[in-house]
Amino acid sequence: MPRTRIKICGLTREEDVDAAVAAGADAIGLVFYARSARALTPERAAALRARLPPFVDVVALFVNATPEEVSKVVDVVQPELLQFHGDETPAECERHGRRYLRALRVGAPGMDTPEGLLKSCLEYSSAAGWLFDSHSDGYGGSGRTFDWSLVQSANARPVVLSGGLHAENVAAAVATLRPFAVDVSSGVEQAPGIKSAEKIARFIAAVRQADAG
Ligand SMILES: O=C(O)c1ccccc1NCC(=O)[C@H](O)[C@H](O)COP(=O)(O)O
Repeated sequence: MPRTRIKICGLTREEDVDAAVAAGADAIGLVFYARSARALTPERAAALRARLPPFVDVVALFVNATPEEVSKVVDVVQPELLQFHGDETPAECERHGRRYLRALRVGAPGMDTPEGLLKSCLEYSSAAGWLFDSHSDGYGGSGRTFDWSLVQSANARPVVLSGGLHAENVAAAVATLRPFAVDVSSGVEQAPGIKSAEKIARFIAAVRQADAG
């Protein structure tokens, strides 16, 4: 059984990037053009990216950004993966010619049943993976979980489980869904955009223990 990949999202500080790498994260998520305390400028994000060793990816996350805004981040930050977390259509996700994660906000209108969720998933069959997150007014970073059983029927693409995860519930999430990856933001923070090295380490240790279980 391959180990569960781990993305630590919403980083804004050098020390938090270093803590995520030291704890064994596979990817860091950097937020752009969202109403969030975690949002960065492309130039600030490039400085954070410069600290990464090989084999730790940058996921650039957007909420309804313009094509020009996405292109600037692609040019300046050079992320390995894009993540579209707003209302972007398949064509808007595909137009940049880059691999992308499609965030699917479970509980949003039409995405509150397994059938509705699967229908939405299949519209984004070009995605490198589907990131299932909790629906919220702010689009993401809510710190809230959703009913994980809704995702069972949608494992056609690599599943990234997200939304309200933390060190105390991630083992149950891994055991329930065996996702390709897990993603966390609020659950490893001491304040919005300010991560806790101790919470990051405990989260990653809990995933590793679940993988071994
Ligand atoms: O992180 C944000 O502030 C954010 C704002 C707007 C859209 C998406 C956002 N984050 C996307 C992520 O991938 C988060 O890691 C995901 O929503 C889970 O967040 P959390 O429930 O806080 O772990």
